[in-house]
Amino acid sequence: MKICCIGAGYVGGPTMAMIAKQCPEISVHVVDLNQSRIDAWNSDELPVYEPGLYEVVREARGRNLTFSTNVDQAIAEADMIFIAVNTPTKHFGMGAGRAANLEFIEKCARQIAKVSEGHKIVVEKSTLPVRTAEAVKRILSSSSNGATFDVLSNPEFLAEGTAIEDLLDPDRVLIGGESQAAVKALADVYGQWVAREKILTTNLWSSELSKLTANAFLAQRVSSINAISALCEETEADIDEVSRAIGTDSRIGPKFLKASVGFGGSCFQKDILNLVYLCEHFGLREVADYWEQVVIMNDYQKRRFAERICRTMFNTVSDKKIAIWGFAFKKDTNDTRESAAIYVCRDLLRERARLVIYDPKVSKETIVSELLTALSDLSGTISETDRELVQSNVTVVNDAYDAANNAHAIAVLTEWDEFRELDYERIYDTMQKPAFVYDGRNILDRQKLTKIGFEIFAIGKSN
Ligand SMILES: NC(=O)c1ccc[n+]([C@@H]2O[C@H](COP(=O)([O-])OP(=O)(O)OC[C@H]3O[C@@H](n4cnc5c(N)ncnc54)[C@H](O)[C@@H]3O)[C@@H](O)[C@H]2O)c1
Ligand SMILES: O=c1ccn([C@@H]2O[C@H](COP(=O)(O)OP(=O)(O)O[C@H]3O[C@H](CO)[C@@H](O)[C@H](O)[C@H]3O)[C@@H](O)[C@H]2O)c(=O)[nH]1
Repeated sequence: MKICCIGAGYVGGPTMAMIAKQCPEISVHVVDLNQSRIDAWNSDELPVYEPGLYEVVREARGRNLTFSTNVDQAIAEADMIFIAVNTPTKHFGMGAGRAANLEFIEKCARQIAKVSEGHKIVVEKSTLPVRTAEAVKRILSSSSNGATFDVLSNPEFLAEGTAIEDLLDPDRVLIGGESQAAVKALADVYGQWVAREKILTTNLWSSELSKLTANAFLAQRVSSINAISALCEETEADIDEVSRAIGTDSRIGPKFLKASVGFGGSCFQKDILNLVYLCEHFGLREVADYWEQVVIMNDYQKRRFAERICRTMFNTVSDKKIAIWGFAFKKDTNDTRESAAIYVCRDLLRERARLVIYDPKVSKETIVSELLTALSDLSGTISETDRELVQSNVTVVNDAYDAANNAHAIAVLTEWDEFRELDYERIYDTMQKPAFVYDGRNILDRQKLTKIGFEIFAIGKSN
C-alpha cells in the first residue's frame, strides 16, 4: 500500500513518521509546498521539536518514509491520501476572527481531483468544521480523469510535547466514513499497533464534530480552573489544593486542571471559535455564547497576569527589566502559536517594560516575529513606534541566568523542567531588590523562594 500525506507540519510529519515506523510494508510519502520545511525533515534538524520524534524519523526515513515537494507525483501514486494542512482562523471577509479558513483544504481536494486516476481513499486529518466532507466529496466528484473516491474523517488527537507517546498509545483512533471497505482499510493501518477496541468508527459528521467538541471540552476545563484561580487570589484558597480536591472525584478526574497563565497553542482557540461560528451559522445563539465564554475567560487570564505584574511592582514597569522564562505555549515543544507568553509580553511592552526573553527551544526570529504580529493592527500593519519598541525593549538570550541578571522581576510563562532546578540563591543575588517572581505555571517552590528573599506571586495563590 502507498500512502501520501499533504502537509508536513506538526501533525503530518509526526503522524506519518509513526505510521511508517509501525508499518514497514507501507510506503509513506509526505509532501508540502514549503521547500525549507521539507529540507528540514530530510536533515538532522527537524522542523518540529518533539521528544522521541527524531529517533522515529531516523528509523523510517529512506526505508519507507519520504519527504518531498512532489505533490502531484505523491498523489498520483497513492492508494490513500491524508490531508493534514493547516486550517487557521480566517482573518478576512465573512466569518473573520471565527470561521476556519478552508482555502488550503479546498486546494488539496482540487489537486487530488486533477491528478488522480482509478480509486483512492481521501482522509481528512486536519481539524475541520462539521460537514466539510460534503464539500470535499463535491470537489472530488469533478475529477477530470474519472477517478473515484471514498472520503474518511480521521481527526488527530495528539498533543504537542507528547506527540510520540500519544501516537504510539492513543486513547482512541476515530474514523468516520460511509464506505465500510475504506473504513476497514484505514483501521487496518492503525490496527498494526493500536488495539482494535480503541479504534472507534462513526459516521462522517460525528467524527468531524467530535474533534471540535473534544478540544472545546479540554479548553473549558482549563478556563474553568483559571476562573476559580482568580477567586483563590482574593480569598486565600489555594488553586492547587482546590484542583486536587475536585480532581479526586472520579466523575471530574484529575487531568487538565492545572491553573496557568492561560492556554495557548494553535488548536484550542481556533477550534472553539470555529465551533462558535458554526453555532451562529445554525442560529444557535445561546450555544455559541456558551462556548465563546471559554475564550473570553482565557483572554482575561492572560491580561490579568500582566496587570498583576504591573500592579504589584508599584504600578509601573516602565523601564524595568523583566526576565521572561519560556515563550513556547507549553513545555517540550518549539511551537509558539497563540502562546500566552506573546500576549503577556505584548501587554508588558505597552507598559514600556524592558523584556529579556529566554526559551530553550524557540529562536529569536520566532519571538520577534510573534511580538511584531501581536502589536500590529487587524490589517497586519505595525506602527513605527511599536516596531521601535520591540527593537529597543526586547532582548533574547540563551540562558535563564542571563535573563534574570539585574532584572527587577522574573515571569515564568512556560513550564520547562529546567526552571525547577536552577540555583535560586545565585539568581537572587544578581537581581534588583525587591526581587519579584511571577510564576505563571505554578512550578516553583514558593516556600524556598520566599525564604531566599523573593517576593513570589503565583496563579491562584494570594499574597
Ligand atoms: N498541531 C497540533 O498539535 C494538531 C493536533 C491535532 C490536529 N491538528 C490539526 O491538524 C491540521 C494541521 O495542523 P499543523 O499544526 O500540522 O499545521 P502546520 O501549519 O504545522 O502544517 C501544515 C502544513 O501544510 C502545508 N500546506 C498547506 N497547504 C498545502 C498544499 N496545498 N499543499 C501542500 N502543503 C500544504 C503548509 O505548508 C504547512 O507546512 C490543522 O487542521 C490542525 O488544527 C493539529
Ligand atoms: O491543565 C492544563 C492543561 C493544559 N493547559 C494549557 O493548555 C494548552 C494546550 O495544551 P495541550 O492540550 O496539552 O496541548 P495541544 O498540543 O494544544 O493539544 C490540544 O490540541 C490538539 C490539537 O487539536 C489536540 O489534538 C489535543 O488532543 C489537545 O490536547 C497549553 O498552553 C497548556 O499549557 C493548561 O493551562 N492547564
